[in-house]
Amino acid sequence: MNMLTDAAVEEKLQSASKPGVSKMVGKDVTVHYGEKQALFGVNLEVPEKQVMALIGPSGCGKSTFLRCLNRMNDTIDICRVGGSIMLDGEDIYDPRIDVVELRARVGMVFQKPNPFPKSIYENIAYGPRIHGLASKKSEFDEVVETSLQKAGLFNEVKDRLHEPGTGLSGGQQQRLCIARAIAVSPEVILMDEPCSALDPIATAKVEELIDELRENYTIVIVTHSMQQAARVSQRTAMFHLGNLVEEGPTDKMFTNPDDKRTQDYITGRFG
Ligand SMILES: Nc1ncnc2c1ncn2[C@@H]1O[C@H](COP(=O)(O)OP(=O)(O)OP(=O)(O)O)[C@@H](O)[C@H]1O
Repeated sequence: MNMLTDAAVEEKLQSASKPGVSKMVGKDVTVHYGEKQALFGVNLEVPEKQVMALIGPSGCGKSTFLRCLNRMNDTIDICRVGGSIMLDGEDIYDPRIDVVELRARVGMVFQKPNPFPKSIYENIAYGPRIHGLASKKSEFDEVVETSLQKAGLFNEVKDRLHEPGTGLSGGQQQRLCIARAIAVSPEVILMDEPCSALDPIATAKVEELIDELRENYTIVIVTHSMQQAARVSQRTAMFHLGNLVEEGPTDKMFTNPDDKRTQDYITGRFG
């Protein structure tokens, strides 16, 4: 029997569609790769402890924007970023910012699972070690176990922690990469098409995990799958040709978007 009253249902719907507190704010973000401009003055707020999906046709700048959020674009020589991006009100492009520390606060999971060629245990312990978050064996054991548990992987790997991470299935490797990101206690997790190399069952597990993680983390996910965006996100941002077309509650974006380009994209008319 459904125990929710009409008022409770209304409250749930309202809270799901509220932007909430902004964890990250991009203002007038521009990106150039050499002479080529990839983003044109993007203004976008990432709500805290929700999942935001970035959608749009290939080459529209989704990954570029995602990589701005933890300065991953710094690793590309020809890339120049303009405008500002704030994390809890602090400009992450301020020269005084320690980029290694920033990338611990804003972790990233890539399209292709990329575990280190080390044991499952070492894949998780590595980050806490370089960030000085654990020193005794018991502390490492604990962070390895809790991170794997949060990533829904512990039971599957608890008897083989000292075997190579690369020996796991693709879906398990991706959850290992999520556990590795979680191990350094990030506040934000960026995911660039995290399921594109996974089969439907592994995809369903990662999507379930994303839904659980939003209780504690802010998540931004780039996806080409409209179904995935609709399943996992509360807010969706639509990009086209380097511009942010619109942003809003996922339900609204998929049923009644304001912009025709969003309508055309979600109905498969282009992209
Ligand atoms: N390292 C790079 N060097 C030069 N140009 C780049 C680089 N990365 C991206 N671009 C260009 O910037 C634009 C935006 O690319 P981006 O990868 O952000 O798009 P996307 O929406 O994530 O695409 P896709 O869905 O295909 O992954 C594209 O025109 C792309 O060719």
